[in-house]
Amino acid sequence: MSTDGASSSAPPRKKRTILDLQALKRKKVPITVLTAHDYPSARFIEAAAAPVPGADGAPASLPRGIDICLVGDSLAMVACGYESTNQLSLDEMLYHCRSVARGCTTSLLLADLPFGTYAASVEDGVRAAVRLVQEGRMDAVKIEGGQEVLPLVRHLTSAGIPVMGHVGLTPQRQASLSGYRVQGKTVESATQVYRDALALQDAGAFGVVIEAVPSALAQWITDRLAIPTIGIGAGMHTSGQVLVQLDMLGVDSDLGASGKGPRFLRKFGDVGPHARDAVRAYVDAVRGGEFPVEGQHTYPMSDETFQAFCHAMEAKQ
Ligand SMILES: Nc1nc(=O)c2c([nH]1)NC[C@@H]1CN(c3ccc(C(=O)N[C@@H](CCC(=O)O)C(=O)O)cc3)CN21
Ligand SMILES: CC(C)C(=O)C(=O)O
Ligand SMILES: [Mg+2]
Repeated sequence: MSTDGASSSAPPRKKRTILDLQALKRKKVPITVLTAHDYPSARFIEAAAAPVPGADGAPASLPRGIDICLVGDSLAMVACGYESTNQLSLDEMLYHCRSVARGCTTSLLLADLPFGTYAASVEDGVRAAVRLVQEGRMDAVKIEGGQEVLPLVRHLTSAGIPVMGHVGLTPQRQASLSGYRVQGKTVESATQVYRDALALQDAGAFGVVIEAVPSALAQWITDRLAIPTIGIGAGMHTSGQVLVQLDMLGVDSDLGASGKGPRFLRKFGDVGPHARDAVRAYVDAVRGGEFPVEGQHTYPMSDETFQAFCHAMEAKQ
């Protein structure tokens, strides 16, 4: 088995750069962002960068697959079962980052700075970001917030750590925002979202996630920013889109009893029901004596060797 994350014959694929993202925005080619939280989910992303046999796929001039692989702090909820993203520690985040980095080599690797790692001081934020790069093997970090995170964004960008902003619905502030609520619905709130995005650009951010705002606002902001905007629940006129991988696979990990999730979610797969069916089928097969099957799932031993083994055991008794 190859361990380099690609099949042994294929040449290594070129890693996506910030320059590539800027070119995509300029050409109005939507930027694709998807989360990963472990090795298999990273490998699913890496697989999307491979040419599709038999299909001509994307034009050769365009990079294939997922442009940015986000190790989002939503993994706290979807992969760890925490109540909110705010319970995730930096050490836990680092563990997930390292697993993702082993599986995904073509996409730009981006990680959320976890809640509480940058609130007390700029120094704390810089230290946390450096750990995500050095120990977590990330290329860039994402930071939720506006005005209040600008000093940190300036520090990191001048230190050579690329920063993606995150405005609109910022889940780390869900308590202050009284829940996961759409932002930018009033003149004041819309103005705030725009000012935050613009200020992040001025502070050096290479892009900004805009979450759960009316699409007209997201488009208005996208048209006025030079850097790419990545929307989630922000309509089709942002420079790109992001979803949580387990959501779009249809795993329903933290979506509650209804399993429906936020309005902006589209399920591109039905993995949850398939996985649950498979577990039940396994139970039935074991209980019903249908698994494992002799000769198919078993290792052979010659009769001669087995007889010799039995004699050896008898001799010892
Ligand atoms: N599985 C998962 N997917 C996510 O996208 C996600 C998480 N978890 N956890 C962290 C945050 C929380 N997010 C959320 C969670 C809920 C809504 C939601 O229910 N929104 C309502 C709008 C409520 C309103 O303002 O009226 C909706 O109906 O879409 C939105 C974003 C996005 N992030
Ligand atoms: C949904 C994206 C933008 C995110 O921040 C996360 O997955 O944590
Ligand atoms: Mg996040």
